[in-house]
Amino acid sequence: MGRTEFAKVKRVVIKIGSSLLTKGGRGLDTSSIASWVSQMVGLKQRSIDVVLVSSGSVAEGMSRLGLKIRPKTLHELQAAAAVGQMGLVRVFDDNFQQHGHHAAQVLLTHDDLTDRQRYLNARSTLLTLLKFGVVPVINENDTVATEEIRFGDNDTLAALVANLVEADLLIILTDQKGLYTGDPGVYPDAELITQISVNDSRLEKMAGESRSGLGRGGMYTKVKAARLASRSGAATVIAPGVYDDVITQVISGKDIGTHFLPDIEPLVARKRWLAGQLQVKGKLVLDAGAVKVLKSDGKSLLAVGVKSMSGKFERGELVSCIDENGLEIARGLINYGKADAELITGKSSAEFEKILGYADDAELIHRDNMVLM
Ligand SMILES: Nc1ncnc2c1ncn2[C@@H]1O[C@H](COP(=O)(O)OP(=O)(O)O)[C@@H](O)[C@H]1O
Ligand SMILES: N[C@@H](CCC(=O)OP(=O)(O)O)C(=O)O
Repeated sequence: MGRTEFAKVKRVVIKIGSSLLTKGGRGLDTSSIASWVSQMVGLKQRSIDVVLVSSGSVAEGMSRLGLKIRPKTLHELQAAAAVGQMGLVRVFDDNFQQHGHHAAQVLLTHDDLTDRQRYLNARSTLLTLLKFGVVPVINENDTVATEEIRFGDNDTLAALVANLVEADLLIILTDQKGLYTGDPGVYPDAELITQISVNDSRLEKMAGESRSGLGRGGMYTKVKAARLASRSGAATVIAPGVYDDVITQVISGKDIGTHFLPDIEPLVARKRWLAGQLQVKGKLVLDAGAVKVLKSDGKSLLAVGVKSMSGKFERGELVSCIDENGLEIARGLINYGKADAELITGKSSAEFEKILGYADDAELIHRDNMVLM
């Protein structure tokens, strides 16, 4: 989707980062929030569905509690988030109410999107809110998320939400003009990229981490988010949140920020859910032949093409398939638990019964349960 096509956007996910929302950590920037909300209301008046992913609970909690630096321990972070989230929802609710619109607080954990049933539930609820004309205001449920199951950064969460609701466009508002060829705070000569394909291999080198002490991901997670969003066909724009009418300008196709072209075939719904999973339980190293049939022929993975494996996984859990150089080729739900999978590694399906005493599935990972990375 080129910028000129943004006029046709029907559903947009807008993510606002912590440093923007909290004026670099000095409390909520109420005048900017009022402006963003009125722009979002403008989109709704044009029948565009709007989902907001708002960070800032920890930063606002820090400001309310008088904490000068971001807490290090998980419990302190969680406590700060609980305090700050109150302020966040209040200010968004007040602003939407002033325009006669409703907002709804939705707090998600990674588990909610990993479990297929809960994923489908979250999707139905969000779609119902949109049907009611409500703007969901989403954040990670920081107070209950443990370290292992955190999204950690809201860029990833926003991309998964864009997948979940099948948005056409993800707008990530941040404290920079967009993605530069390098972190402009470190490389003053870095140049702003206005348009780039999510598949461009230079992206890894350009995008650095956050240095603000308020936000989490920096540009690295924003680029990853653009890639993830593209899996459901969404374009992404990383745009400067401080610009006047930034949201309205992006939607009207103005050349601001960095526009990521999706450039890949959108995945079907189930595969999108698979691609969005963040926790893999094991790794399978494939031989060159298996890599080829997976990549070019879209076939299922057979045990005969697996050289070795690591991790701990049960039947039905998510594993990553890598080539002999460690490059991830695919992810999928494996048909055998680790103990049995190891026994049949490198063997043909005809031998499974003799080795295991049973033979469930001929494939180690069926192609319907696998997504290429
Ligand atoms: N290539 C880059 N272009 C622009 N900013 C970059 C780049 N690499 C790293 N950054 C850093 O990413 C920061 C934005 O990310 P972050 O602090 O997580 O913001 P947010 O709170 O909006 O998510 C910038 O302020 C900058 O320091
Ligand atoms: N859930 C956390 C998100 C932190 C986060 O991702 O921040 P950012 O990098 O500014 O989007 C919060 O609200 O503080």
